[in-house]
Amino acid sequence: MYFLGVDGGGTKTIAYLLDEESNLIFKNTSGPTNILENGEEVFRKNLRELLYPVLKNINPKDIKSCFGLPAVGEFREDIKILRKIIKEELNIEADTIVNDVVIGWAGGNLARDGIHVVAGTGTITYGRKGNKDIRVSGWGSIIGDEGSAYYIGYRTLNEVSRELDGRKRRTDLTKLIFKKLNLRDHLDFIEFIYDPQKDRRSNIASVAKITYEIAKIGDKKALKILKESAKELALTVTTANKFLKIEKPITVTYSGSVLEKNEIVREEFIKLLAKGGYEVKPPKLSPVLGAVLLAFLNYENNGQKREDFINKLLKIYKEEEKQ
Ligand SMILES: Nc1ncnc2c1ncn2[C@@H]1O[C@H](COP(=O)(O)OP(=O)(O)OP(=O)(O)O)[C@@H](O)[C@H]1O
Repeated sequence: MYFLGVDGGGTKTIAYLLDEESNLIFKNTSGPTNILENGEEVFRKNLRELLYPVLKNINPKDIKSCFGLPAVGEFREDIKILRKIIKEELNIEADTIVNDVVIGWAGGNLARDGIHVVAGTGTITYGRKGNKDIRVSGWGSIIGDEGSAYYIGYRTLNEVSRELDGRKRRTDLTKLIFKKLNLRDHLDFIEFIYDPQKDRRSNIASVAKITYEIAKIGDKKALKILKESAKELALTVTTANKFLKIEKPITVTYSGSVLEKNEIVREEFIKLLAKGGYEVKPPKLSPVLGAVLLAFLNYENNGQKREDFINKLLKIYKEEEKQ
């Protein structure tokens, strides 16, 4: 038996294939697979590029798979439609199809009860206790994604716009943002925001890195935005647990640059949650290995084999972290 894990995303898609002895025998990366954002043709093409070369040599019946894909849970008949496309393009039955936050959760704490927060360009939170599960936030940049890089970038640029037209007193924030973005005046500022050549969501989210740099040198407004981002992310966790009622200590894991690379947001997030008995920990496995784990658990969910398989996955992850 082979175990296939797929981690779909808005910018790239990763696949790992393991054999029954848990040897990693294939890994590959292709373009984005958000069927809602990228469309069906792109989705089909990137799936083919990702897996066709390896799957054509394996009997489809010997594969247990888990696909963690964006947009799952966000349109009607999602699983049915995605399963049909996977079958048409790859000639395999997709055993498990879940939103990509679920494989992040599975990797986070080895598919045990707990809550996982993804905070990158966008954000979404997922938690599970036994058979009960819940998603919080992740409504997209137009009306939500509070706490994400997009939110931090938006809040920063909004503050600058208020300083520019005089609704707020000018501070160093405007000066620093102008310097970092190489802007001369308000026309350059507008051009940066509405540039038709760029993807607006990621363009605005890219400012979050600058907000972080400015906060590190002590800018109060930038610091406030980051702390509010942490508060929004913490709220998704406590909201999830109002429903799940996981007993303390409640394990919370995370992925995405806003929590991985920004210690101001991360430390505030940890501090806010510690009061409620939440233990925030880095993930034990990457999301794609979380997908492989779910593919395996769907096939074999107890006994020594499970423990051995998990230990092998932990070893693969450790080795990859070193590289
Ligand atoms: N130190 C930082 N502080 C705040 N934001 C950051 C930091 N480093 C990177 N970012 C932001 O994180 C975003 C990228 O997030 P990530 O690396 O998790 O990838 P992603 O896959 O695009 O996100 P998503 O999972 O939402 O699709 C970029 O918008 C970037 O500006």
